[in-house]
Amino acid sequence: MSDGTNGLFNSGVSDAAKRADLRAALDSGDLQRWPGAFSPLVAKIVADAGFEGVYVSGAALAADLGLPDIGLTTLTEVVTRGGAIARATDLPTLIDADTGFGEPMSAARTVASLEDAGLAGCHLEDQVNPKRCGHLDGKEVVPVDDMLRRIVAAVGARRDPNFIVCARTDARGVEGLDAAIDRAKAYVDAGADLIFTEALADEREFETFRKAVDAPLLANMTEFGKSQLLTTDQLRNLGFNVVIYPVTTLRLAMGAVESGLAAIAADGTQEPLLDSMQHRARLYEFLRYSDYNAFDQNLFTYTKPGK
Ligand SMILES: C[C@](O)(C(=O)O)[C@H](CC(=O)O)C(=O)O
Ligand SMILES: [Mg+2]
Repeated sequence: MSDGTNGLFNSGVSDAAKRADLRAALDSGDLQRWPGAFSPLVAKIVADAGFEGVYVSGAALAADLGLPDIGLTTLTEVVTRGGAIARATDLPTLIDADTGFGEPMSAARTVASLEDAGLAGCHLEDQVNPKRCGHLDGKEVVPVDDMLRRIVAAVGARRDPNFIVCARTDARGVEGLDAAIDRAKAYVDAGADLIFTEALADEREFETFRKAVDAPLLANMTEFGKSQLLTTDQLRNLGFNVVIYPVTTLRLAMGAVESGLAAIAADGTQEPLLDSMQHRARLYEFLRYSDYNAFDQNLFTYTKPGK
């Protein structure tokens, strides 16, 4: 955590610098690990734990509002929450923009809005509207040309060339692996900076995809889905550029909330749970409470120069 008042209210690193960092990281060939942050506070914990970036999951954002991940959230909700999460750390943040919130022109507006909100990039998927979680059956994809228009519109709308437009293909579960690879190649030709390989089955499929597509690739290590959970070592060896753990922090936290509340309801006290809770002191460290106090103190004791 940084000292002083720099970055106290928002990140001390400019949006442009974060995006330049992200572009360089994708070019580096090193695996970038981006856990999903369902709140600005979680993003601060992600940064403190030493990860390279933050991911904002559409599924987690919807779940946090008490909604399923079926395209109900609005651009305004996603931009507002995504911006608050992006501002909470010095790391680049990539956000899930689903199908772009409408036709290609809306996808363009989505990119412009996310860029203004301080995001370093977003992903757009080739599903039809209304979309589904990529790990459920029954999803559908749009024709390739429709997705190409989405990508071209998105790429054309960014003003910072380092804003990452990531194209996600959901075709593996609908049309098969070869079709997903063909789509990925076409999306790269249309200007996508990064390809999100959704719902590949196992290590062999990740390897086949890697060998076929000459562009940075993202692996989605979401739990209880269709993909084998690969380790960071496996993904590094395969040559993947990014791994996301999109809903992991939400699942961890909600598991603890559910069992903790059940214990309090049964036992009438939270005393045995104290050791598993984030301590008040640790929370205040993440929030930089003492830096706010110092700032306040300095303001209070401020006197006009020369007095
Ligand atoms: C990555 C994803 O798009 C998300 O919204 O986080 C989801 C994750 C999930 O539902 O587990 C997806 O893979 O569709
Ligand atoms: Mg999603």
